[in-house]
Amino acid sequence: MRLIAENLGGERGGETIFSGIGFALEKGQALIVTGPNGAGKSTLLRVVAGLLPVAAGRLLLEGGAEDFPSVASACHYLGHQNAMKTALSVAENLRFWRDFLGADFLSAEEALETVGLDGIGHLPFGYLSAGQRRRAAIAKLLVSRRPLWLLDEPTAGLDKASEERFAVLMRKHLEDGGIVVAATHLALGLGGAKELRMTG
Ligand SMILES: Nc1ncnc2c1ncn2[C@@H]1O[C@H](COP(=O)(O)OP(=O)(O)OP(=O)(O)O)[C@@H](O)[C@H]1O
Repeated sequence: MRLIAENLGGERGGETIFSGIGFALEKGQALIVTGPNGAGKSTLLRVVAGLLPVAAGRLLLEGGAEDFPSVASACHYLGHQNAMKTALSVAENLRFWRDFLGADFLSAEEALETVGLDGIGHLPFGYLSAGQRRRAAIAKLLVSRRPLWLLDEPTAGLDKASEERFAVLMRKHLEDGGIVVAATHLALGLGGAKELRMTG
């Protein structure tokens, strides 16, 4: 599997935010997207995730057509928002995502254990601390098997131990043939990752 962006452009509210972006990622490779506030990192991830249209150029996924007819169907998108309902329990949220995304992987309980949140699956999501919410959102990556992880500031608000645990999860995903595209201001502990610097 290969994710390719050719001369990609993205817009917000009719304004060009970036243009001429190109990269090619093989399975097992990570791309770290860096750049100042407003450079367009989140916009790029949202374009790759299919949440915003491709304004110019093209985006393609080679070698996964039977399982994934589009780039969007191959990806997990972890945005700034955690995409969880505050009134539902943590486990109910994860079960919703597991049903919605398909391609079952870990159970909600196993995913919570993996991010160190075992024992709190019954709590409403809204009761969790900011870092716990982020960890529950990370658990979402584990309930459904999707090869392309698009991560927007994934470690914002995480403590050191959680950051390290997440680095292990990302490395495992890459070893298993996954691809990671992460926008971040912080080091993610992914040696050998490619870097794309956006300047706005
Ligand atoms: N809905 C919108 N309509 C118009 N402009 C927008 C919209 N959303 C974002 N923008 C603009 O798009 C530009 C890129 O924003 P984006 O969130 O992609 O930057 P970023 O590199 O992720 O920044 P940060 O490091 O602060 O997260 C900014 O100038 C922002 O004001």
